[in-house]
Amino acid sequence: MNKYNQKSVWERPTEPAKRPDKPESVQCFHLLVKHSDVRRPSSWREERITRSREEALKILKGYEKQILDGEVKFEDLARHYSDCSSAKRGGDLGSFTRGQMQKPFEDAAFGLSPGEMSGPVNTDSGIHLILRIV
Ligand SMILES: O=C(N[C@H](Cc1nc2ccccc2[nH]1)C(=O)O)c1cc2ccccc2s1
Repeated sequence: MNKYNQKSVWERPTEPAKRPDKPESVQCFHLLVKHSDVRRPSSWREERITRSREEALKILKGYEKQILDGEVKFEDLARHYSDCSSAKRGGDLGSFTRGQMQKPFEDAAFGLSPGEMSGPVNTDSGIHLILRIV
């Protein structure tokens, strides 16, 4: 059993398992749904955002299901519905290192493998879905 990825093999490995690299930077897309309790309850989509936190979570879970069901591409939903100005780039935040984004977002992003999408992640900006690319 490889203790880093929990994959087990029948044959005895020829060399010890390697600890996975801790990436210096990651490249992510994200889709943000803001709510009335956030730092800046306004976005390119809506002058004054009044939805509740619960309503925001319900909306975001709807997007998550559509993406996981393969009904729609992450970037297409982000472009139309994300309350972040990165919506113009399909939610592409580019590459960032630790220390640049709000901690809950950073921890979720660096905890993803390339190609993996997070579940709902709460920050002071609202609730996010994060897709790690690199
Ligand atoms: O902080 C931003 N936008 C905020 C919303 C927001 N808050 C975030 C918190 C963590 C990660 C992304 C986030 N986006 C806004 O528009 O109110 C950013 C926009 C962009 C656009 C392009 C690249 C990076 C960024 S970071």
